[in-house]
Amino acid sequence: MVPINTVRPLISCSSSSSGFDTGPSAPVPKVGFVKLPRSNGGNHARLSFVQATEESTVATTNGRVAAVSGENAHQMATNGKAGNIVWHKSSVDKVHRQELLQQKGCVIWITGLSGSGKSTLACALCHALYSKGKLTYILDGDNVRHGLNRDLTFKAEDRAENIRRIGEVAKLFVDAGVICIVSVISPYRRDRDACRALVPDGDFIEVFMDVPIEICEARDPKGLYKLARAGKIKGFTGIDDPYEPPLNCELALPPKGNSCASPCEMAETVISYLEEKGYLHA
Ligand SMILES: Nc1ncnc2c1ncn2[C@@H]1O[C@H](COP(=O)(O)OS(=O)(=O)O)[C@@H](OP(=O)(O)O)[C@H]1O
Ligand SMILES: Nc1ncnc2c1ncn2[C@@H]1O[C@H](COP(=O)(O)OP(=O)(O)O)[C@@H](O)[C@H]1O
Repeated sequence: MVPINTVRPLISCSSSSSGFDTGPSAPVPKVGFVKLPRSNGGNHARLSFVQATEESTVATTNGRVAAVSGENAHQMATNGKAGNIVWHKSSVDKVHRQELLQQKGCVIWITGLSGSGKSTLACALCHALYSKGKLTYILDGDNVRHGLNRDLTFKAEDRAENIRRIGEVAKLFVDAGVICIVSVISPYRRDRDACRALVPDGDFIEVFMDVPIEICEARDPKGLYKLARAGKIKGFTGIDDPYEPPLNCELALPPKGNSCASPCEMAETVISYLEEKGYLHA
């Protein structure tokens, strides 16, 4: 048993069935890392360096899935236009990363109108989880549209592509063992459901900011509702573009009377859910 932070595994990943590389001059037994019991009181995950029992799975696709099983089957099945793509498997996988982080990867998908408090909740949640030693990453609509999605408008098909890309990135974070907090309007149910389908059951936690448009419009921190009402922005969600509220979300956060719970209280509600479902432990 070796602590991962002091002995680095000499691994080169392989897409073939040849197992793992143990370094330049080593004899090349098939070796890998298995079972990661928690170290006593420490933060370091521990790896057991053993003979590999499982080899990489190979499949050619040509648009079809061939002889793949388990999680990889899911990943191969989402392969797009390119054919002959082989899933490249690493000996350090999601289970190892989760053990390292002492948490489980998941997506907290915060949906709601502009001004409903998505970004505020995302930040409060990120902060509260950070205080508990949990690793999160926020994918905020406004921010992602500055880079990855800078080519997209607010037409329905561009919103769908925006959400699809964000869903794919979130899926990578889940595989990394990270708690990925997504704060995007994501107005279409179908697009949100498609993102839900990308990750294992239970790992997509949809949080609905159930705030009436009157409250959002009264807040209007960016002045966008005012511009939309004046006809200076066309296709603004909730004004002249649709928003489809979730039908079966994990959490809905409505206002109590005329006021909303504080961002910290909302964050605690989400954290209680994560705790109850076991996401804050490996
Ligand atoms: N036409 C239109 N409709 C809605 N929102 C608009 C529009 N134009 C610009 N904005 C600003 O873009 C932010 C929403 O981006 P998203 O990527 O979350 O939108 S979407 O999920 O693709 O619908 C949104 O940010 P939030 O206010 O944080 O929701 C707005 O500031
Ligand atoms: N729980 C809350 N109670 C009161 N005001 C809030 C709350 N959450 C957010 N706000 C305020 O509402 C405005 C919009 O919040 P924001 O997080 O930017 O919404 P969104 O990301 O959905 O557009 C901001 O001015 C913010 O300070």
